Amino acid sequence: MEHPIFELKNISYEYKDKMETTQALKDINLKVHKGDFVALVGPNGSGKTTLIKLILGVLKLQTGEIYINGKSLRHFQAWQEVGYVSQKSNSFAKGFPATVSEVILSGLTKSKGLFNRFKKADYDKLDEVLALLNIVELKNKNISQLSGGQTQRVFIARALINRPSILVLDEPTVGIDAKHVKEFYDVLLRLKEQAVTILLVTHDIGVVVDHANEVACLNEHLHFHGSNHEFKNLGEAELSKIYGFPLQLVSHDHERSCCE
Ligand SMILES: Nc1ncnc2c1ncn2[C@@H]1O[C@H](COP(=O)(O)OP(=O)(O)OP(=O)(O)O)[C@@H](O)[C@H]1O
Repeated sequence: MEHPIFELKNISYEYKDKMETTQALKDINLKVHKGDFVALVGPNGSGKTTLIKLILGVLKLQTGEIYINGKSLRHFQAWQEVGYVSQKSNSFAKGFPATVSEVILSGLTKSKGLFNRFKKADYDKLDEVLALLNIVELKNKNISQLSGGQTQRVFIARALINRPSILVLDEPTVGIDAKHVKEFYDVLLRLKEQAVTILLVTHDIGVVVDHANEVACLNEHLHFHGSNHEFKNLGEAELSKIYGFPLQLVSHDHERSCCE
C-alpha cells in the first residue's frame, strides 16, 4: 500500500518564553494521501501556521513524529518536492530589487543550488508558470511595482516552478480580488488533477466547501477531519463549538468570505 504523503502522529507543540508557555497544538493525528486537497481551517490562533511550520521543518518537533512519503521528517531532504506560499510573501517583496522573472526563477535554487546558471529548460518552466498564473505581462516588472494581489500570484508561481508534488499554502489569496481568486482555484484544481497533494490554510469556509475534498478543523486539537461533504453536514452548532462563536456555513461564488 502507498504511504500517506503526510502522516502526523501525536503532534503537540508549545511556545515557551521567559514569561509564559502557550500550548499551540495538542495530540494531532492526521493522514493526507496523494492527490488530496485538504483545507486546514480554524479560528485565529488555533495553531494552523504552527502545524504548517512543523510540517515544513521550520519549527523543530517537540512531541510526536511527522512522516513525508513514509520518511521521517528528521531525515527528509527532498524539499524541492514541496512548494510553499506563506501569508507573508507580500511583505517580503517590498523594496526587493528583482524582476518578477528573477523572483520566480529563484524558486529553482532548491533543486539547482545557488550558483548554477539557468538553462533553456528552466526558462521553459518559467514561461509555463507565468502562463498558468496569468501573469505573462508582468514578467519584466520589478516586484516592488506590483499590487499585493499581483505579488501574491508571483509567489505562487515561484512555489510551482519546481513542479512540486506537494503544495502547502498558508492563506495564499489574501489581497487577491474575486476574479483572480477564482483563477487561482482553477489552477489548484488543475494541479489536483495532476495528483499534486494540496494543503491549504484558509479562513474562507466557502472555498473549502466548493473546492477541497477534505477538511481538517483545528483549534489546538484536531476537532474534525473528513470529506467536505461530511464537513457540510457538521451543522452550525458543532462548527460554532469549534470556532467558539456562532457561525453559518455558506457555499459561495468567490464574492464572499466568511467565518471571521
Ligand atoms: N512565536 C510565537 N511565540 C509565542 N506564541 C506564539 C508564537 N507563534 C504563535 N504563537 C501562539 O500559538 C498559538 C497558535 O498560533 P498560530 O499562528 O499557529 O495560529 P493560526 O491558526 O495560524 O492563527 P491565524 O489564523 O491568526 O493566522 C496562538 O496562541 C499564538 O498566539
